Amino acid sequence: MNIAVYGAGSTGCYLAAELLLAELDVSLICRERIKHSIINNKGIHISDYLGMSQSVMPTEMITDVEHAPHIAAHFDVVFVTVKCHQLTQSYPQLLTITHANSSIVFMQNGLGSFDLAAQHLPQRKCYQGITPFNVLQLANGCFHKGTEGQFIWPLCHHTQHISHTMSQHGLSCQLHDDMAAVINGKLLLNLNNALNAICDLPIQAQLKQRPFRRLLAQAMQEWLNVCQQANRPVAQLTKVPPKWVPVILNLPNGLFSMLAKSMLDIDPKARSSMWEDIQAKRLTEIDFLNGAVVKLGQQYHVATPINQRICAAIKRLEQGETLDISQLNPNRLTD
Ligand SMILES: NC(=O)C1=CN([C@@H]2O[C@H](COP(=O)(O)OP(=O)(O)OC[C@H]3O[C@@H](n4cnc5c(N)ncnc54)[C@H](OP(=O)(O)O)[C@@H]3O)[C@@H](O)[C@H]2O)C=CC1
Ligand SMILES: CC(C)(CO)C(=O)C(=O)O
Repeated sequence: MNIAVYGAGSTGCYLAAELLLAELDVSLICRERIKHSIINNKGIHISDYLGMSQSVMPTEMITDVEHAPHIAAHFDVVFVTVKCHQLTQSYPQLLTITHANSSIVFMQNGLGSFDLAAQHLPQRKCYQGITPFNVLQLANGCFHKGTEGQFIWPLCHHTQHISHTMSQHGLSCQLHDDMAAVINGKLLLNLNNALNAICDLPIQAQLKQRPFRRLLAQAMQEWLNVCQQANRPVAQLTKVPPKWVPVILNLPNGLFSMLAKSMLDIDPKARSSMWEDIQAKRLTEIDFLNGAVVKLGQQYHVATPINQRICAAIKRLEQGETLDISQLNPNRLTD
């Protein structure tokens, strides 16, 4: 089985490395800088919050699909790991490098980008997958997994084969047949991406502060309200059911830290991918995350004022403006 990771950056390189460790055949379609960094450092180096550390070399690294005729119709499975707003440019290349029986698995956070991609690629089997953990790209070809979790993929014959091969090598992933619920559950957690970027703290330090937890709880509650109204199932991706997550976030510091320890294993330095985007002065995925909550809220007549404020705050940060966090929710930032 020929596998490609299209748009290998933080999550894509980590994913490729896990598949390569399972001795699968994995090529990267990536930028020159990624290829050089991997070659110069003799492989992709992955590590995690538990102290794991491994190195692997991809089968091939392609930086110019148009000038690589040998990969036309070559890949049986392609994991697409570009950002949501980078997908539109990828459709022609995804079509070129796959064949009629290929599976294309889109690994973007949030809502909206997958539906568009599937509409543009009616000739291919398109699926949605998720990366439930954080990956930070460090220097020297190193990629660090900062939070717990395993890749979640839709159940199909390709992913079953991958899952089986991974398990033979002591690695694991999760396969689901209801990815829609998983995506909704992941969005619940991703509502922290923007707040984490706004407060400019590691996730662990951010969650120690009750005002930030309360904001997050409100943003999450709005999404749960939208899901209820829209009849969208929300899968449980944490140790407690989705409806309990905002309740726990609202608890006073002492009680919260007791419960949080057992809820999520997290590296003290982990931050959200949106924090990385803001730091790197890149466009963020806000429209697909909190923005998607606002859009669906409007469609189903559910109020989403906190998510609206969060979107506005991120748009200002994208413009390079500074923020006064208390403007987000002045009434609740006092304790
Ligand atoms: N980082 C994380 O911890 C997590 C991220 N996610 C989600 O996963 C998705 C991917 O995120 P992430 O891995 O962080 O993104 P990255 O920006 O790290 O990786 C995407 C890579 O694809 C490159 N790229 C874009 N277009 C092309 C193209 N046409 N051909 C080749 N390379 C291309 C980008 O280069 P360039 O920058 O030059 O455009 C970049 O190197 C997002 O939707 C994100 O929300 C989910 C969970 C965790
Ligand atoms: C895993 C998580 C939620 C970490 O914030 C993430 O998806 C991201 O950073 O984009």
